[in-house]
Order: sequence, then structure tokens, then C-alpha cells
Amino acid sequence: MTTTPTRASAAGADTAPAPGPAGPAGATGRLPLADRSDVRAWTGVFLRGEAPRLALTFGLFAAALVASLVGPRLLGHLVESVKDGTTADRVDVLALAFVAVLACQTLLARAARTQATLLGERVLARTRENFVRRVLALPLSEVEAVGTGDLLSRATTDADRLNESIRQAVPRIALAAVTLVFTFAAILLTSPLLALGLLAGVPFAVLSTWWYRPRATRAYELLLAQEADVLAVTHETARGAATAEALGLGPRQARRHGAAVDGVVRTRQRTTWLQTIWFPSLDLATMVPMALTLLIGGLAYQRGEVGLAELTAVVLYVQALGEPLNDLLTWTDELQIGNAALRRILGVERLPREEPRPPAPTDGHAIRLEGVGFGYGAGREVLTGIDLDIAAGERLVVVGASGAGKSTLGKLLAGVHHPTRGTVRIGGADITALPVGQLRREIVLVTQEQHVFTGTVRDNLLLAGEQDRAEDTAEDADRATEADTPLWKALESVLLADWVRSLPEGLDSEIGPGAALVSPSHAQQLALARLLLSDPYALVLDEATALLDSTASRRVERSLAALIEGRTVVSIVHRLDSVRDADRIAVMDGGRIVELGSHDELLAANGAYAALWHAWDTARRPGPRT
Ligand SMILES: Nc1ncnc2c1ncn2[C@@H]1O[C@H](COP(=O)(O)OP(=O)(O)OP(=O)(O)O)[C@@H](O)[C@H]1O
Repeated sequence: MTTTPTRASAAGADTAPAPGPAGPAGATGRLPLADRSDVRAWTGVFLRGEAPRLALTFGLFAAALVASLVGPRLLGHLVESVKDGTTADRVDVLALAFVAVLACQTLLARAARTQATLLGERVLARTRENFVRRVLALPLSEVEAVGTGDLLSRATTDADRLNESIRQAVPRIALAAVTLVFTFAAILLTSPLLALGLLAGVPFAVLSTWWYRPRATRAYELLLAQEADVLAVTHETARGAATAEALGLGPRQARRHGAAVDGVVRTRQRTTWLQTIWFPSLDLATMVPMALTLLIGGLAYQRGEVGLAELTAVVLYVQALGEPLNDLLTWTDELQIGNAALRRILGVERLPREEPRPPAPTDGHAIRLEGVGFGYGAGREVLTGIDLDIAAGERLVVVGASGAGKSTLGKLLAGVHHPTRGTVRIGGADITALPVGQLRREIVLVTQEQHVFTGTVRDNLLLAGEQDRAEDTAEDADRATEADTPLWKALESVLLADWVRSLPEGLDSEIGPGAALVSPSHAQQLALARLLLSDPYALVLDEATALLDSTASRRVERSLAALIEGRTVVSIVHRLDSVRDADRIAVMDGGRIVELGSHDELLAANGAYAALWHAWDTARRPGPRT
């Protein structure tokens, strides 16, 4: 079962969630997008941080470019020399020079591409690290509100697109732009008259791009968001496959997936349609001036205004314009996608941060809820007017019909959500003022969900930043054995020691996704052992064994017995098997606590609890068969 501190521990910061159950993500169901100023700021940091590498990359590209421009001039001279009559030696020299320039150009272009790739990978790695660090610092309620699909797609597909942009689009566009400028300058130097014709393309290019850009930006932003929706449905379906199958939700999930995919297809059709207007306009913007230049060149040559060498060079230059223009066209579009991806990746920066908080003084470990109310997002209150005192060491069971608000109460007790009204206090301190580290030493929520992290059994037990200690001690066998003692004790307590011993490398065996599979009950026992090691004062157990079959459930319940010893325990239950052992029972209905007392007191009161108990008691007894 998942223990909520895991994310906070991974963040490694002693921080607490920002107040409020749902921020911007909660209100919209999607993470926000960064705006242009954020992208500009990011670009500024990128340019400053990578200035030397950028200069080297562009320097290499420029050198390759100059080499590529020398080639046509040499060929021009060659053609003119042959026409005017020359020696074979001169032809050889010119041909050799041409080959040498070509080789230089190839080597320089190769070095430039390598630099661009390294640059892209560096920037991407840093952006990804920042993204993950930022996500880990998000209040858990934000992550819950937005779901994992949007986060996943930003960290994977969007990051890949940004990578593609930095690695390919940025250098190619820069190279194409510089090539165009240099080539134009070369034409201008060769023959200003012939250069004039090329300007005819400028109005076509400017007008069509001015029309296309804002439309394409919106379409690409929508496309990435819709792709995130597809990922979210796919992820949800895969994660809840067992529930979907049990409840026959397959067709419903298929419909949702189909609708999400339809959205993507529609937007792709729109982007393709936009391209079918823009691309031909740009083609026109390149073909018309090229044709014009050649026409002017032909006429000027006939009238003796330009020589054959100039005309040959200009014809080659004009031809050489085709590739950079094509690159500019294709990669500018790719850059738009990269820009949309970057806005999504940087969007997490707009969410509230978990600010570091100083430790709050507490007096004991009693829990007190005063006038607590809570609603998800802007919706109705699902908890209202809750007043509750839980003494340190008390066992409280929470029962009630489905939707009564039991799990929500559990999340408020553990500080996963903060009340929208009233206060939750632990040891007299407002829970919202406690840093996460301190909060998790006080109280932890244990749910039905479990997660085994990829790594060794030891890593899984020592989550919470204690791996370093384990790595240090691994060098010294005696100290390692000593350090392992509490781990084995915890594993013994949750009845998992035999299982770990049976693994090929004991505590050092790799488990989790991609390694040895762990059964749900073992995963839950592992999480309980982890909890034993982190040793919180209070536990909220939310249906901890509800999803297990009865044998596994009995095994985990026996493991739980070791964990709850000596702690404050709030158990949220559907089955009433063990409610009699509780000190008190809270009955919830419609978001309120309607009854509170011991089993005997509540039976004597003959109210809601008595009705629940009798119904459950009758159902579990074997009745007369008819
Ligand atoms: N993440 C959420 N967003 C919006 N509403 C929610 C969310 N989680 C629960 N609710 C709503 O809050 C109310 C209380 O739900 P809660 O899960 O706390 O009840 P419960 O008593 O634990 O039910 P169950 O026994 O079925 O788990 C329900 O109306 C539920 O639909």
C-alpha cells in the first residue's frame, strides 16, 4: 500500500503542501501553460548558460557554410577558364581546390551537428531534471487533481518534442537562416543586379507566415493537450484494468479512448490543412524569385551586363537556396511544436510551490478536528462541521455508507488535503503549518494502493532518503550486517522475512516494474515494513486490505498488527470484523459524524451504528438454506 510520504521523501525537502485542496490544476483538470514571458525567460537562461557551446556550434556551422559558398565560385572560375581556354594544370588546381573545400565543408558540418546534438541533450537533461524536481515539489492535492496523464505526457512526449526542436530544429533553422543571408550576400557581391530578383519572394513569405503562425500555435497547443488526454485515458485504463474488467467498464473506457483519439485526429487534420495553405505559399515565395533571377541573369548575360563566371555562380547559388529554404519551412513548423511543448513543460512552474517551513512546536500527539469542512475544487462540501478529538494511542474506527466521506476524512487527518473550513491539529499545532518531514513523523495514510519502486528490496525499505546510509555501509560487511538488523526486524514483524530470504540476493534483490514481480500482498507488507522503519506516531488505515483475497488479506492483517502496536490508529473500514476491538467508532453519513462511541455504547443507543451492525452480523451468519 502506498504511504503518502513517499513523494515528499523523494523530493528530499522538508516542505509542506500549500493550502487549499485544488489550485489551478484542480480548477481546470489540466496543468497550466507557461506564457510567452516564461518562454522568453527560459530562452534567456538557456542562451546565457550555454553561450560558449552555442558560439562554438554556430561558429562551426558558419565555417561549414563559408566553405560551401566557396565551391560555386571555384566552379564558376573553372567554367570560365575552360571557355576562355586554359592549361590542364590550372584545371587540375581548381578541381583539387574544389575537392579540398568540399572535404572541409563536410568535416565542419559534421562537427557542427555533433555539437548541436550535445547541446540539445544537455539542455533537455537539465529541463527534464527541473521538471521532475518541480513536480516532486507539487502539493499532493495538485497531483491528485490533475491526474497523471498530463504530467506523464509533459515529462515524456513533450520533452521528446522539445529535444527534437533543440537538437534539430534550432541548429537547422539557424543554419538555414545564416545560409540564406550568406548566399544572398554572395549573390549581391557577385552581381547586385541579379540579387534584386530574389526580393520578389519577401512579400509572399511574410504575409503567409503572418497568417499561419498564430493559427498553427493554437492548433499545436491543442494537439499536445489532446495527446495528453489520450495518454491519460490509456494510463487510467491500464492502471484500473482489474476494476474495469470486474465492473464491465471496457466499452466505456474504449469509448472515452475513442473520443480522445478523435480529438487528436481532428486537430491533426486542422494542422495539415493549415500546412496545405502555408507550404505552397512559401513554395511560391521561393520559386517566383528564383525564376525571376534566372530570367534577369539570362537577359543580362545576353546584353553583356554580367559575365559567364558570375552567371554560373549565381545559378549555383540560386539552386543552393532550395535546401535551406526547405529546411527553414519544415523546421520552423517543428519549432512551433517544440515551443508548444516547452510551454507545457514550463507550465508546472505556475503551480503553487511547497514552501519550506520551520518545524512547528507540538505538545503531545493528540489529534483535534474543529469545525472541519472540505469540498473538492469548487464543488459542494463533502465534509461538514466535523469536531473530533483523538487521544494519543487511541484506536478509532470510521464506518459509514459508500460516499459518506470516510476516505476524505482520512486524507484530511493525514494532511494530504487541507480543510476548506476549520482546523486539523496534531499536538496542538495546525497541520497546515507542519513541514512534511515533521508531519510524516506524526501521521501517515496507508491506502489500498501500493507501489513497489524499481530497485532493491533494501532501497524499497529505505525510501525516505536513507539509501545513502545503506550505500556507505555496504562497503563494510560488518557494519552492513549491523545496518541491516532493523530491516530484517521490520521484515520479520510484517511476516515478509522468509520471502526476502527466498529471493536470489536477499535484501539486494531487484524488484518492482521491470524486475522481479511482487504480489499485491507482498507489496503491501513491504510498504508496512517501510512504515515500521519510518516509525510515525499515528496511522490512518484506509481499507488497507480491501483489495486482497481472503488469505492474503489475513496475512497482511497479521502484519498490520505489528505495525499498529503502540500507535494512534484511525481505521476506515467496510467490514465490521474487528470494530469491537476499537476504543471508539465514528459513524459517518453525508459528510458528518453522526455517532461516536464504543461498540457497546453505540449498540445501546440503537441508532445508525446498531442498524449497520445488525445488518452485517445477520449477513455473515450462515442462514437457513431453502
Ligand atoms: N477526488 C475527488 N474529487 C471530487 N469528488 C470526490 C473525490 N473523492 C471523493 N469525492 C466525493 O466526495 C464524497 C466522499 O467520498 P469519499 O471517498 O470520502 O467517501 P467514502 O465514504 O470513503 O466512500 P467509499 O467507502 O466508497 O470509499 C463522494 O461524494 C465522492 O464522490
